[in-house]
Amino acid sequence: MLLPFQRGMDVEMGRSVCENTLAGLNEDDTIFALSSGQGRCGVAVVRVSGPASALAVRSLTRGLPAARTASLRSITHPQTKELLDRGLVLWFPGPGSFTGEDSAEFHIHGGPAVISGVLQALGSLPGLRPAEAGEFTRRAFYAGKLDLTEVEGLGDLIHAETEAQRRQALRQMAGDLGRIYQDWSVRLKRCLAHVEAFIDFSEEELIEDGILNDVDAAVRQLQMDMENHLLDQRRGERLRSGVQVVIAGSTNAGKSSLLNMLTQRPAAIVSPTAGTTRDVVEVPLDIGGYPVLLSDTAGLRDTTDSVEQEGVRRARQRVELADLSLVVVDLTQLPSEPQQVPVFLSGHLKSILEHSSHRRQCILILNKSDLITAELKRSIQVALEEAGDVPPACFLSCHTRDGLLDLLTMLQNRLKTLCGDPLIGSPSLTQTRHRTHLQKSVEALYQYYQYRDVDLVLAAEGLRLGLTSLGRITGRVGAEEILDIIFKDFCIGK
Ligand SMILES: Nc1nc2c(ncn2[C@@H]2O[C@H](COP(=O)(O)OP(=O)(O)OP(=O)(O)O)[C@@H](O)[C@H]2O)c(=O)[nH]1
Ligand SMILES: [K+]
Ligand SMILES: [Mg+2]
Repeated sequence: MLLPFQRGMDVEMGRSVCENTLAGLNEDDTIFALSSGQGRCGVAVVRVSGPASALAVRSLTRGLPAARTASLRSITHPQTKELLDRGLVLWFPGPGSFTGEDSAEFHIHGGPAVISGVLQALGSLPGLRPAEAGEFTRRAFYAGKLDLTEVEGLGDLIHAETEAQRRQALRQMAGDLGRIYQDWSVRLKRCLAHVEAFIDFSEEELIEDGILNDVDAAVRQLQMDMENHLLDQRRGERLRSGVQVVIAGSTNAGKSSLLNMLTQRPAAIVSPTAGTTRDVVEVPLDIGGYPVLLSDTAGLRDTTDSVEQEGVRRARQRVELADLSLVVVDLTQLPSEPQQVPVFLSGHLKSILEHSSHRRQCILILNKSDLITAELKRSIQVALEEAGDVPPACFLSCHTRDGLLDLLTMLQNRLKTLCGDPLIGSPSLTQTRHRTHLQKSVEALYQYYQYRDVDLVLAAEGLRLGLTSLGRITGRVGAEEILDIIFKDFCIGK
């Protein structure tokens, strides 16, 4: 695991180097950092990037190895000449490197003393300083090696915790998402050029009248493509940040028992006392490759206990915000006549999901199936199938685990719908940032229609604004303000 930036680290690197770092980021500096994880490990990778990289390799290993070839070398301290380690050294001359600059890597033994010895040796060289978090990637961005969506993809890949997240991040890092926005920019630029040409030359009749009709059609098509892309029900964003799944229901239905069964540990207190859970208990889970934030909530009931009231308020709030609700019902509390069960459940669900905007996104869990006869279970099942308007339901026993596999399959299918398959179809936007700029761009294009017949200069301005918003997504426009936000999530050495 890669750890976030720790201030204490640069104390080890020598005082002059520290002062250099605090003075601000100097683009001309040569930077170095431990790029592999912290802590004892077999092999550690120290990366160097910047104009003094060749000097660094020569000073520590006496000689530059062949480009992009791993060479086994003795690594010595440039001043004391003490042998620090023997390891692989790689030399990546710019511009064909990750950062676009001259760079190098030292693959050394992962002991803390070896690592700090090599870092100190590098810090003792003129023009070298420890890298800030994300600084290698920042340089790659400045060198035009990655656009912002690719940088974000790389950041997401480092933080990916499930398979589906990894797939989505890899795709974004490879530029799939950036290419869509780039393609739209090119199309929009063409429209703008045509409108400007029309403004400049139409009076001299050097340009055909039909050209504006072509622009109309192109802008309309662009707007449609953008709006479709926005209408993705937040699939990509959800996959990136985790699907919010809430367990809700009446007291003692077995909500906390369900949480514990799914997380395979006693995360929440289970007891026969109604109203046991008050706080929201949240556990991150990987279900079939999809990231889930599962929360157990207080049982919903009218109560005079002010602490429990607060618990109920928080539970309702969670239900409102959730992408998916697992509504747990105690089978022994259902009407004894199976025919009445569907109507009872419909009313029950309405009272639980009353404010939820995702009313369709619900799975009904009929719990404590171990307490009813197989015959009654069958009758309830038939009644539910006949009723039709009750959401998908599944019988479960948290005591015998009967029905768990069915529930997991149901859950997995639902998650697939909510997140989409990151490898199929066109890539989804993954951040609110993308959504905001895209919406602005779509709105700006309406300005084109608004002024098209009144004032072409203002209409062209709409296209220009749309183009600017698009450019902000990939970082071709106004990257500065967003860079710090993106790179704060990066780690040292990346
Ligand atoms: N027989 C049986 N008992 C169950 C089952 N699931 C839960 N229980 C019992 O039901 C009681 C309540 O379970 P909890 O998991 O605490 O229920 P809850 O919905 O979290 O309750 P509150 O937090 O109070 O709202 C406990 O005594 C559990 O052991 C089940 O599948 N079968
Ligand atoms: K309970
Ligand atoms: Mg509970």
